[in-house]
Amino acid sequence: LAMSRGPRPLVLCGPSGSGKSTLLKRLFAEFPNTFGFSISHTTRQPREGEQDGVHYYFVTRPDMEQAIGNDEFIETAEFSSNLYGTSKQAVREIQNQGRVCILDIEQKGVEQIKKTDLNPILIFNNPPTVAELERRLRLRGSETEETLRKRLNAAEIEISYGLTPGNFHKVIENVDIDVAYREFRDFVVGELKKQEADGVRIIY
Ligand SMILES: Nc1ncnc2c1ncn2[C@@H]1O[C@H](COP(=O)(O)OP(=O)(O)OP(=O)(O)O)[C@@H](O)[C@H]1O
Repeated sequence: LAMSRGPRPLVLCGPSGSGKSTLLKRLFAEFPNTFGFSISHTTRQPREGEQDGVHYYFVTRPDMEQAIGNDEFIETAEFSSNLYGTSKQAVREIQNQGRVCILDIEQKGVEQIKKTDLNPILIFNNPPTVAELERRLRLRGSETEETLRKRLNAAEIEISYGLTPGNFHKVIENVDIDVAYREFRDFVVGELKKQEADGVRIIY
């Protein structure tokens, strides 16, 4: 039931360099209370100062594998022999606070979350061209030639998935950042208003 569930999670998907973090940074600046990130699980050891249930849920590999087997995760990934993942329960924790859980996930995660009962709002952030993505990523200075190639190759597939009708509720044409933010923000606010009209309480 929507009333007992809290606000719908918000999925923002788009190729690396399309400007997802930039849009989210602006959204958090404008609405510091309304949105939240779920806490991820990991099998890696906590670093100095990291607290369980704050920075991550720190779990053992057997426990995490069992939970994955029980279909408790939306997405998982392995980096340097540690498992990481976003659980459905972690998303529900944010909803229970009356906040909109933001999920910055890739195509595989989008396909997975669609199979759950989380009922997310799905937004695709579409860059003008792959050449422009390349320009942005080079300017950002975050990539080696190899990671740049990987990201640009993946982008072609991600864009065709993103633009396939029915896959997303909204496509943001991310050309000019100010125009893109306005479109993104207005769509999100409109969706939140609809839910509030249905009795969902959202924190501002
Ligand atoms: N509309 C835009 N026009 C020009 N540059 C942009 C635009 N949006 C973002 N940028 C710049 O492009 C770079 C990539 O943006 P950003 O880091 O937000 O992308 P991202 O989708 O979050 O990427 P990743 O998935 O790799 O984290 C940044 O340097 C950012 O300042």
